[in-house]
Amino acid sequence: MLLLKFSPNFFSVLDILLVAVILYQLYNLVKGTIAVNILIGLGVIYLILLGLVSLDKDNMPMTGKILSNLQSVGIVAIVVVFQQEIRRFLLLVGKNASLQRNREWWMYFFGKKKVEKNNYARIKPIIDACKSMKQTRTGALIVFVKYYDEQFYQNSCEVLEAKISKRLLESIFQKHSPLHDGAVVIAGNKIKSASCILPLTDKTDLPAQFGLRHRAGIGVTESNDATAIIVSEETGEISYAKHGRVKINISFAELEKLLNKDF
Ligand SMILES: Nc1ncnc2c1ncn2[C@@H]1O[C@H](COP(=O)(O)OP(=O)(O)OP(=O)(O)O)[C@@H](O)[C@H]1O
Repeated sequence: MLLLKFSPNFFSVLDILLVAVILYQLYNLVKGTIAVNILIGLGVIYLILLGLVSLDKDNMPMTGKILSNLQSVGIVAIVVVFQQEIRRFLLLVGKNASLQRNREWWMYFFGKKKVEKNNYARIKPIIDACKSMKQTRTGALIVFVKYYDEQFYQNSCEVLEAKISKRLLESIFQKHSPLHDGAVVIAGNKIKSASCILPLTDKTDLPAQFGLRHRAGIGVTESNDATAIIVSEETGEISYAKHGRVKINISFAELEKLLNKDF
């Protein structure tokens, strides 16, 4: 019946497309996380209550009351339970609408040549340090942020504000260094801080060998506009995390490409 009445026009198609994009992005955000189970749980409870109430509206006043109360506090509860996912979603929207991104579009449309970022000098010490730490099986976690949120990082970190150098990175992550536990955070041309405790991802579909270092590396890219290099102490493998996804065992050529793009 509903389909018969439906007469598509530009706005209805746009409406459907927007809903599809939003649902797809939400699905991407919660995919593989514990949030999926919470969502399913909420959905099941809601459907059961809805079913009971619609079966016998008059004789089940208590269930009806629970359902109406659930609806009124539902939004607040959802915001509290899914605050990490909402934060990630807003970050994603903000990032896509950011000035930098728009500037690139303007440059593209107006035919200005995009100046090729030559980051190599900046990236080289980091890649060299990773090469050396891979060889010596030194565990490391290096996080790159576009915006250094002092409150977020400084609570748990040791502030450094130091020039990026291979030897400094190696010294920080050396097993006997007092700063080796935790992550190094880099923003712009500076190593901002070391020994940072980061939020862990709650993803349930990660490889079994991933422990806290990998979980922290992925976690920080979920809740912040950040990317992370993880050097495994066990295997020496280099992994790269971005938007809560991780590429495992990447080559140094690939690492250079990724850093050149993201850093
Ligand atoms: N919340 C955290 N934030 C930043 N670093 C952390 C955090 N939790 C643990 N780490 C780091 O991870 C190290 C422990 O790594 P663990 O062996 O559990 O990780 P892993 O993912 O298995 O990596 P590896 O392959 O290097 O063993 C700690 O010594 C510490 O340096």
